[in-house]
Amino acid sequence: MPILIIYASPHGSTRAIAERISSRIASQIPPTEVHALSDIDPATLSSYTAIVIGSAVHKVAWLHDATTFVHANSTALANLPVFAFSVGAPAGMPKFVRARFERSEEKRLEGAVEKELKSGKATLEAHKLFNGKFEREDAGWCVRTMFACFGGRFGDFTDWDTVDKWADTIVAKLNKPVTGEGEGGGAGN
Ligand SMILES: Cc1cc2nc3c(=O)[nH]c(=O)nc-3n(C[C@H](O)[C@H](O)[C@H](O)COP(=O)(O)O)c2cc1C
Repeated sequence: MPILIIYASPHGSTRAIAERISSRIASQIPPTEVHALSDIDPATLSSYTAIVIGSAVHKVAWLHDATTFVHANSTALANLPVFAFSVGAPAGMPKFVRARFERSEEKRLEGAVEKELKSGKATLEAHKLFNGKFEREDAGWCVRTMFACFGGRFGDFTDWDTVDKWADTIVAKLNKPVTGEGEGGGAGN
């Protein structure tokens, strides 16, 4: 049975990371499927061996659709290993607050996902906050102004190495051997 990777991604960065995770896992323990969260029929969740769910971060929270999906399907998710990732842009914050902001944002996002899962007795295997793309034109006037006031930078902060490494920890957690070095390492984008 496949491993399911699903994402909520208004501007494409979370989708690209989901696709990379899917390719990386598939190169070691195929098969995987990657879909937009809105394309998934919750009735099919029992046909997967594990699920990896990712959401873009807006205002230090998952998108409403992603949070609702986890809450609504928390009972079905209790039967699967659940991995979650968030895609924000803490790397765009000024250096003096960056590390602290990233740590607290990651903790808050993880706690919020765990809370939704708990309602159906599901648990979280692991969560990771990644940096993605944050382009000026993707932010509304209010977010743009607030971010600029904090001294924030826009740009593409995606670190594919970190994404690959996290995908490898999923493979390890699913208790399958990781294939030899070099094999499958360039999977994905
Ligand atoms: C309205 C808005 C609010 C955002 N708020 C946050 C935030 O609170 N924390 C953060 O780390 N990134 C924040 N971001 C940056 C996005 O999470 C980042 O650009 C992410 O890569 C977007 O993913 P996507 O391309 O899949 O939509 C925000 C972006 C937008 C457009």
